[in-house]
Formats: sequence, C-alpha cells, structure tokens
Amino acid sequence: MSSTSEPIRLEDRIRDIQDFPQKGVLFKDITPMLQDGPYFRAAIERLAAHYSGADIQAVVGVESRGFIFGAPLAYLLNCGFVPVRKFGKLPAETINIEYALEYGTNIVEVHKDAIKPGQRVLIVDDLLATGGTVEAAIELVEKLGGHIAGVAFLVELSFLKGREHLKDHDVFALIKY
Ligand SMILES: O=P(O)(O)OC[C@H]1O[C@H](OP(=O)(O)OP(=O)(O)O)[C@H](O)[C@@H]1O
Ligand SMILES: Nc1ncnc2[nH]cnc12
Repeated sequence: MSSTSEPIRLEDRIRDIQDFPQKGVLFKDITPMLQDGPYFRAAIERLAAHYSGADIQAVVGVESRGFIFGAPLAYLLNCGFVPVRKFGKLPAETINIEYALEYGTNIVEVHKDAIKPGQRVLIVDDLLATGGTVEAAIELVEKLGGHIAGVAFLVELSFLKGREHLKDHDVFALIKY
C-alpha cells in the first residue's frame, strides 16, 4: 500500500516486461497497479470522473483485463456491465467476430440481447495497442444497434497507432506511451 498523501502517478505502477508473450513485444504489466489499492482506486475514479455526465447506459468490457476496469466503472456510473468474452464462454445466443491483436488472433462474442438499440455504450479495456480488440468490440456493439458514446483505456501505446483505427470515436486514455 502507498501513502495517500503522495500524488498518484499511475505510470509508477506499470512495469515493462520485454519479449512477453513473444519476442519483440514490450508488455505493459498492470498488475503492480492492481495490487496497490489507492492506485487502482485512483484509476477507476479518474475514468468515472471523465464520463460523469456523459449519460452512459452500459459499459462493455473485453475479456479479461477489460473486466477488471469495466465492472467497477459501471458500478460508479450506475449502469449495467456487458461482457465481451472470448469464444465459447457465453451460454445464450451470441454474435461473434475474429480479429487480430498485437500478438495473435482471437474470436470474441457477446450475447445478442445484451445491448438495446440506441443504448449509449462505453467500451473499456486496459490497453490500446493495435486497436484490433477494441475495433472488434465496437463492431459487435454496433451490430446490435448500440451507440458508441466513448472508448476508454487505462493505457494507450501511441506508437502502435491504434487510435487511427478509431477515428470515428471519442477515445480517452489515462496514460499514453
Ligand atoms: O489493441 P490490441 O492490439 O488489440 O491489443 C490490446 C488487447 O490485448 C490485451 O488483451 P489479450 O487478448 O492479451 O487478453 P487478456 O485481456 O485476457 O490478457 C489487452 O487487454 C487488450 O484487450
Ligand atoms: N504491449 C502490450 N502490453 C500489454 N498488453 C498488451 N496487449 C496488446 N499489446 C500489449
């Protein structure tokens, strides 16, 4: 635990792991921040402050790190949480999409009845790298008729230019590298 009198610089609790999960990738490990109560709380509160008054009606989080930030954010914004899950985990009727991310490919899916047409949705993930993951989540939400009111991250790796794939959307990140 850190002293609450120190100013909280979230980047002080993110560590670099070189060559994980594969050679050439500089992995930004958020687990030190999650382990430090005041830092984790500050991250969630700063995201919530940014969207207070934005009339967010649902928060969508992408499995699995998106769940860590999405669920407490939905709680603070007083709206529901919708999980976008890796393939094969959701029990009811789903739609799915395959996508590429910085280090591989994947399939994600969402329940067909999770988003109502016109609903104002905030998509949340821990990190924006190439943008493939969040683009997939946006496509799923839009297929169900949701309106993307914002896309939020703890960390943005600006040098990977993921934001360029999200030009039509309001993108916010607490930390940029
Ligand atoms: O912008 P991109 O290049 O798409 O990369 C970002 C995504 O990669 C990580 O998820 P990962 O698929 O590793 O799964 P995890 O959350 O289960 O660790 C991260 O949590 C983002 O969802
Ligand atoms: N460089 C990276 N660090 C942490 N998570 C990631 N997800 C995709 N790229 C990543």
